[in-house]
Amino acid sequence: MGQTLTRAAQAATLESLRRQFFELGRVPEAGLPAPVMRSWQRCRKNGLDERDMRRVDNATRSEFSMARERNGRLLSHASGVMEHLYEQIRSSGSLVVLSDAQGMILHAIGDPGFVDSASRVALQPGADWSEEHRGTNAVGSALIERSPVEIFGGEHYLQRNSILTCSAAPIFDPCGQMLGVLDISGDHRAYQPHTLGLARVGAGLLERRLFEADHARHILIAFHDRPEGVGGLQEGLLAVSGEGEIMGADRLARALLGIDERPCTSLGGFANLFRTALGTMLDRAARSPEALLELELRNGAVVFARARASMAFHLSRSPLSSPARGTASRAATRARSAAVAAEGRITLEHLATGDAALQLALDRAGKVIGRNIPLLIQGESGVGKELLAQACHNSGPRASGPFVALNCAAIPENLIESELFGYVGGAFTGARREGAVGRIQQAHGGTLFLDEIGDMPLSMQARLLRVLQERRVVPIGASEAIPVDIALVCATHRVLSESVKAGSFREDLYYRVNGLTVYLPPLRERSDIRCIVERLIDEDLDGRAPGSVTVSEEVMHFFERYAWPGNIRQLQNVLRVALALLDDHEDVILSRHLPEEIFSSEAGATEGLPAPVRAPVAIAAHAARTRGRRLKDVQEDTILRVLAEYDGNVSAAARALGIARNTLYRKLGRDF
Ligand SMILES: Nc1ncnc2c1ncn2[C@@H]1O[C@H](COP(=O)(O)OP(=O)(O)OP(=O)(O)O)[C@@H](O)[C@H]1O
Repeated sequence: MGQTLTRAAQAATLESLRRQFFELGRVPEAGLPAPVMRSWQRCRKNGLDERDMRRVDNATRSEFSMARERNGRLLSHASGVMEHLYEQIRSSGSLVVLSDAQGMILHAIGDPGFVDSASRVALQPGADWSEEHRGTNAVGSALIERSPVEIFGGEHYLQRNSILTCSAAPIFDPCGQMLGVLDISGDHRAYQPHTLGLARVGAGLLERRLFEADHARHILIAFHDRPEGVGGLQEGLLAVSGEGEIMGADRLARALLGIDERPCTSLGGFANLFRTALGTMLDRAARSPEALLELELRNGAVVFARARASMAFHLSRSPLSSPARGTASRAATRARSAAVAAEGRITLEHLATGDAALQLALDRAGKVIGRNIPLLIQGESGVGKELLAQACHNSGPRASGPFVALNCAAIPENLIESELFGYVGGAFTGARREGAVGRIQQAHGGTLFLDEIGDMPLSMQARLLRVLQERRVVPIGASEAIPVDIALVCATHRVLSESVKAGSFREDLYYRVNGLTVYLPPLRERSDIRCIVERLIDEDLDGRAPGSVTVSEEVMHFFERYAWPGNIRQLQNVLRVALALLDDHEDVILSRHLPEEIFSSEAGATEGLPAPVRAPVAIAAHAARTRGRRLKDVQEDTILRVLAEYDGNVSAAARALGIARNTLYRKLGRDF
């Protein structure tokens, strides 16, 4: 209020200050904020006439669309922030404006009443609000001053702009490079003292969003030198790779750590800045995700930190890069588990463990969430189809609604109908008196997951099709249809298009359930087995600290080559057995902790698998026993053993070894 009065009083004195400056050529000693004074002097030096009424041409259509294209990333993150700011000032006769680093307005949203007056002074997309063209104004001056600026009424250099009050804050990248300006402009008579603060908060939010987007695949550590600063707008953000490299530090982090933002130097490893080891910090974060952790800097000072759960440590270890090894990457895996623990629900980010084919499936699935497009997940049994369905549900707008799963292959044919559609009391012999709500209805407002949809009886398919078309369900024995709002995710290990050809699956239903198909790769084809193993161990530790149990390199090597016919479910069981067999003092899983069957040819379960994936089964299981021997001997030994396993069947042995039958004959005849 006091500020408002000061501004109102200032409006009157501004007239006399302008007279001094523009008519008498004198620089007022007091009464004008320093940035305004500096700007007036710059404008005069540039020969700008304060009474200039000439039109400044807006950018042409193609110049404007090129500028928007150049600033696409800024624009895409800014629109949400601008909407948010606009919500705060709605009906105050104001406009929220985004300009690029040269002062061209890229986007503006505002109250229709003011948009009109604003366009009269060309405060509109495509207009250039650099100081050079429009004199003192918040956008142009913030660009030059490199700090938030408020320009009120007659402080605008050009008289015609004195109807405005504008508050602008620059947007920087972490290295201090100017990206643009966020500005809130309105009629000067409706001046609000908090507007500059809002613009400043908006610019800070936008910088943070850009940083988070750049580092969505890194571990984010939020910190501050005071405990209460963590979680607030002044916290600093560090992005750390799975290998412990600092990949980025936002402006606030650089300020807190006393690092000059320009020139933007690489920050090196986590250990360069902190005495506390990254692994130690992430271990603690995994144990208590909500707790504030103390991090000791190299200079002995302490900051308070939290590993950011929402980012879920989306490690994108390219399959071409070496598989993640070492403590830091392991720490990252643990940190991701901490993230899940904090959120309590599995999301798409949590499932990303670095395999390219899996990532493709996750990315594609992520794109249709919330868009009313049915998702069909294909993959062998145990690859995680249901988990993916749950992750999609948890990652979308229906997350607070129910997730209801039904395995169509697991229920007797005559019960599927009542399970799916429900029934009214007394609808059939044996029905409960009070009736039952079917799964479709239970999923109202959420997601219905139909597992093994390919095994649904044909008669049921017709009814399901009707529900999906009409979005209504009629319970057995009922006369009224009940509207249902569900997202549909289906899964199958079958190739449904083949089932359509074979006549066991309705073509029309196929197109209904198959809005988008994603394919989950079998475990043997995944490049991220190491990461999954670490995850599964940590999930099943039963009292031991995360990261305290590891797998020997030998066992890991075997895991990476084994065919895994039961996929992740089988790996999970193998690790559970191994953990159970570990003595209290043991913390490394060795081959002797693995269940016997995994080494036997049957448990290799190679039947039906293509030859190349079967080959490693025999060889890897054998590897432990062949170390240190001559290659020729090892080869001979392996071939003979595999032949014995297949009862002398050369074709089967060749398939298991992953070599052609002729090659095996040749080896049998010549090399031995
Ligand atoms: N990425 C993962 N991380 C940890 N556990 C996983 C992962 N994916 C799958 N699992 C576990 O593996 C097991 C099998 O997963 P899920 O039931 O989702 O597979 P599915 O493909 O639906 O199997 P089925 O076709 O046999 O129904 C579950 O216990 C699940 O928790």
